[in-house]
Amino acid sequence: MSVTVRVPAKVNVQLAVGAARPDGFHDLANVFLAVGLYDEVTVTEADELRVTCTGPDAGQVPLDRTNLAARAALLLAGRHGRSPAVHIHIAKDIPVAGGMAGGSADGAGALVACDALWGTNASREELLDLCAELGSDVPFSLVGGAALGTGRGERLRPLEVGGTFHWVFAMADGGLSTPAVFREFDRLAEGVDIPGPTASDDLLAALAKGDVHTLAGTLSNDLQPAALSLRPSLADTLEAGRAAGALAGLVSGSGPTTAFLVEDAEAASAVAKALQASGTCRSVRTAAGPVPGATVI
Ligand SMILES: C[C@](O)(CO)[C@H](O)COP(=O)(O)OP(=O)(O)OC[C@H]1O[C@@H](n2ccc(N)nc2=O)[C@H](O)[C@@H]1O
Ligand SMILES: Nc1ncnc2c1ncn2[C@@H]1O[C@H](COP(=O)(O)OP(=O)(O)OP(=O)(O)O)[C@@H](O)[C@H]1O
Repeated sequence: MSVTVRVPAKVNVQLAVGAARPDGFHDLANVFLAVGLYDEVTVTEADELRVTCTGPDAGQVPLDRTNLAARAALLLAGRHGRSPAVHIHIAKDIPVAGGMAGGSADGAGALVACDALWGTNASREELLDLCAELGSDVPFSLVGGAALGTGRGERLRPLEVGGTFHWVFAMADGGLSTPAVFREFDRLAEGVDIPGPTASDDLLAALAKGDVHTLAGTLSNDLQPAALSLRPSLADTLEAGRAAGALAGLVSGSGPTTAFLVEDAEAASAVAKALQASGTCRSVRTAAGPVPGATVI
């Protein structure tokens, strides 16, 4: 028997970052939007735990027990005193190390898939707790839609969204390590008084109304200066997207993927084409959100 779960990527429409906490994490006001780029995680009973992966970036995905999907299976099995012997196959379409929570998606997907395969019947609350243990972005991959994440991003409040937002994503060569980007944020913030992170009321109202123009004016990412500092060429991609007619552009999460908000699906195709032709990125994808979180298919 097999179970397949489809899990979306995310874009951070606002990422407000506070000062480093004693545990090394940062308090966030993290406004997540799930977008229609998906990984599919399939779990099948097997003699031992193993992971396989296919897709354009598959070569960059670890297949050992550090894979977030394997960690999810081990965590759930450990909690329920059962064997984690399962074959996890990841059909990966979310860019790896791109700031779009691809690994987190696989963690949430494996958790939901193993729960269904094993009949462990974990409550939603237990699944959310296990997700938070796996990583700050993982609970959002489970719930999808749009949500405000506080704490280190794992405490979620669902947000109302009054429409569909269209995006173009420009993938860069190579990834950026999330801890390295937070470290660069700390370095740039040295001697600066960092206020507690808060979500923008204007941005939340724009999401609720489905007002793309107001949303474009309120997008923000406090990690963007750090990502640009580590990867200055991202400024060229941002400029190319704006010149191509995007309403706004920003670094997605910890980068190096850049995300461009556009008026509609037609504008998305035009901006994608111009970005691809600009030579400032490796590849380009379009996607819209919000979409549901981890779903058994
Ligand atoms: C940049 C974002 O993707 C925005 O959604 C997330 O904040 C990162 O979430 P994630 O990849 O699930 O991160 P985790 O696996 O929890 O943490 C990886 C590392 O990122 C840094 N980290 C992460 C989240 C957070 N609130 N503060 C941090 O400083 C820490 O160095 C941590 O060791
Ligand atoms: N299932 C997985 N898929 C991709 N990467 C994984 C996975 N499990 C572990 N990793 C490791 O995590 C690193 C970050 O990959 P991931 O694609 O999750 O980054 P990201 O999209 O930048 O994450 P986030 O947006 O949550 O910060 C990879 O370089 C890889 O070593």
